[in-house]
Amino acid sequence: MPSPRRNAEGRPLAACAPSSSGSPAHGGGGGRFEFQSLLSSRAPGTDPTCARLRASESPVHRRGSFPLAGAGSSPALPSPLPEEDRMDLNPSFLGIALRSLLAIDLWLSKKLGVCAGESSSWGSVRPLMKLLEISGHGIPWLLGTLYCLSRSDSWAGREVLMNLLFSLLLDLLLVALIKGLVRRRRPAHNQMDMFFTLSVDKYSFPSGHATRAALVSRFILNHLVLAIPLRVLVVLWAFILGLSRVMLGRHNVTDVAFGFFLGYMQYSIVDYCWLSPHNAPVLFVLWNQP
Ligand SMILES: CC(C)=CCC/C(C)=C/CC/C(C)=C/COP(=O)(O)O
Repeated sequence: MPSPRRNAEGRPLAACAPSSSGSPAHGGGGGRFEFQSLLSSRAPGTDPTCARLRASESPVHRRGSFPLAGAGSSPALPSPLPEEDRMDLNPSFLGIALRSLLAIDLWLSKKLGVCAGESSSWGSVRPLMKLLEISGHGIPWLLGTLYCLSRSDSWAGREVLMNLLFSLLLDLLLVALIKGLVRRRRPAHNQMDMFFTLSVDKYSFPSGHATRAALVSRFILNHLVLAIPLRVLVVLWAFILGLSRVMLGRHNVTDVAFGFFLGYMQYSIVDYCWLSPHNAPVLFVLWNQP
């Protein structure tokens, strides 16, 4: 029986790589010669076959952070890992907290996605949820505001509506910007059958419906004189609209939660930059042109 081929130290080569298995991973029969020429060019005292395999597997080595183990010297002690790898191996408390939050988010969103399809457990409520979806869509809100502006015959009314229009446009812009930057995919169980979307709407973070719901409801509560039951209804609409996004499977819970926060903050921006005939006379004069 032929004895196995050995390296410079006399250890059988088969311990790391079969010399004649023809495995594609090792280059097959043709690759063997290349492999052997590598062996013969190595310094004695190393097992270059193993060293080379280990080196190519090691993420540290892939970045070229330390020289080939044992190249021409005594067996190398493990070098300290570079800073970024140490951070990978020992994620910070914040990292662990974020990963846990993400896991809970995905799990909860999947659980709550009870109207994601017709065959889902609450599939029969899906048409109602889709009606709610339209009630928070950008197009009806933009068209409705423009229509009311065209019909408004008081300066005060026009001022409020002009600012509502500005809010809606600011919201569309900010949501599109964040969606484009974050690029979080919609949940896998979502059916992409939404009414009139923009290209960034294939992304889910943040929920545009949730931002609009929070922004518009805060706007209405601050600028319309409404009876208490109607005020409660406005808040309920915003909350149920946000919930329906998760139930329809359109969003994860964090998309909606951040959407509410963003919408709330957007109103603060609008309030701060409130447009009036004093600070933006051009807008108001232009609108009044026949
Ligand atoms: C003037 C202009 C660019 C109007 C576009 C209005 C429009 C298509 C808004 C998109 C509304 C939408 C489908 C948002 C997505 O909401 P998510 O809650 O699914 O993020």
